[in-house]
Amino acid sequence: TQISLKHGSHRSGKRTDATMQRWREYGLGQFIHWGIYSIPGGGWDGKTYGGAAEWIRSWSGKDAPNDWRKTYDNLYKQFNPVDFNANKWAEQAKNMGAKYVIFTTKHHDGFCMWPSKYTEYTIANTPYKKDIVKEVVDAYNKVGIDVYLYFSVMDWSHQGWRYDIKSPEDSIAFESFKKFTRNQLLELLTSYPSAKGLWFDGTWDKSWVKQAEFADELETEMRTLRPGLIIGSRFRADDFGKRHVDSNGVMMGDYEQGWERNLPNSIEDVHGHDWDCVMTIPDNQWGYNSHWKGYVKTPYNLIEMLVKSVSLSGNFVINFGPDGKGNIRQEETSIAKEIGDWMKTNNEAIYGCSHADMKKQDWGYFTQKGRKLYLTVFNRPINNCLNVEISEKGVKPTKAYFLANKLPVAIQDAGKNKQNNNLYNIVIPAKYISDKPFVIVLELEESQTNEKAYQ
Ligand SMILES: C[C@@H]1N[C@@H](c2cn(-c3ccccc3)nn2)[C@H](O)[C@@H]1O
Repeated sequence: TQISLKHGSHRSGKRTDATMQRWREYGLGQFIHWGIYSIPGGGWDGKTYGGAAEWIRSWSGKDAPNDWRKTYDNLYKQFNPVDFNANKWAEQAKNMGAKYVIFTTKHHDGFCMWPSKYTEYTIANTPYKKDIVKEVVDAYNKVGIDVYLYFSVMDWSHQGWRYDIKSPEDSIAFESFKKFTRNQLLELLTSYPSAKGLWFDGTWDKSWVKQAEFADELETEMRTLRPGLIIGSRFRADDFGKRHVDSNGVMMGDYEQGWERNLPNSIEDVHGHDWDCVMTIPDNQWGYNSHWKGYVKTPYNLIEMLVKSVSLSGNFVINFGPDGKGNIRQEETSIAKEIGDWMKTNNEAIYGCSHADMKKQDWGYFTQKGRKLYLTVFNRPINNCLNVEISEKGVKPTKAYFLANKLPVAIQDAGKNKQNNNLYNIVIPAKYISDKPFVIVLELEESQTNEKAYQ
């Protein structure tokens, strides 16, 4: 039975408008975490902070430098990224094949990368002075990449921020915080009208979770101000504090935002929702960290996650963390280049593609667009046969070829299995050598024969 909700989800099922369809077809995105946390880059005075670099303001205890909080809160006075060139970033993202970018306008520390009228803690009061959000929006739009604005509701710099509302004082303080938050969001939408959506973060604390009505009305106000605006499942909680999906299990917002540094494993995990996965290159660093500890993902780790995401009807967003001077680090630059080279050859298997109702095979992933199946091979079988099992009656493959050079590939009929599904081997020529994942296109036709005739 349905629970009656005033502030639950206001729509079930996928959005069907053209703006959301464009979002659905992106495939690959870029996240950029850039702020004054990029200046310390994960350490200070020769000491290193153990957490995520963009959380370094919360560094405390004996490991933290003396007066760390005061030092951090004054860092903006030295923020002068002389090497910053938004056009260079946009060019690199274009070459990587990103179709959208999510940019941190304000992270949890509350520092605003745009000259907000509602606080002094902004880029306007740094030696740099200029509106970085505008520079990024203009540069990325100029190369045809859509811009989404990351905004952290949690704001450690604001006097009115509370983790929970436990007293009348908390309520009064939080009311001022809510007004401030609404003002900043309307300011962002008004100042950067080409932004296609907002990527909310910092919305898990009880204080915000208790604001079901306020957040619901604010979301409606933003959508009215900017028709088509895309807002994910993280922005608000329902009447009973449920987040991402409401108390009736219906997703809040336009797409699932829960896939942070994590991927669904099957189409069932996706629950028919639009979704994107946001992924760090090192284990768990979003802002610039001068020394990445632990494993750093290779371009092909990331390409496999990208293809897996699209094979499960999602988008994959790779995070970049420029340093305090505005440089994108060498490791990220070479990853962007390698991914871009792969995308130049294989992006037809990504853009506008989605899940194919095919049995998952060990050799890699299916993506589909219309009657074309794209088989991206990560694990080439020793026998060079890509198993394909088609359960959809009356459908058969008629053509197979390498996406890269259109050279034909043989299709062997491998009979039927016990489930009466049709089996095929797509045979990779033994002489074909590739040290990189490759794509085979399989064209499907409704077969003339009527399957029923054989039953
Ligand atoms: C998109 C990413 N979300 C931010 C984050 C993640 N978390 C977090 C907090 C507690 C548990 C797990 C994750 N807190 N903030 C990260 O700082 C980055 O901005």
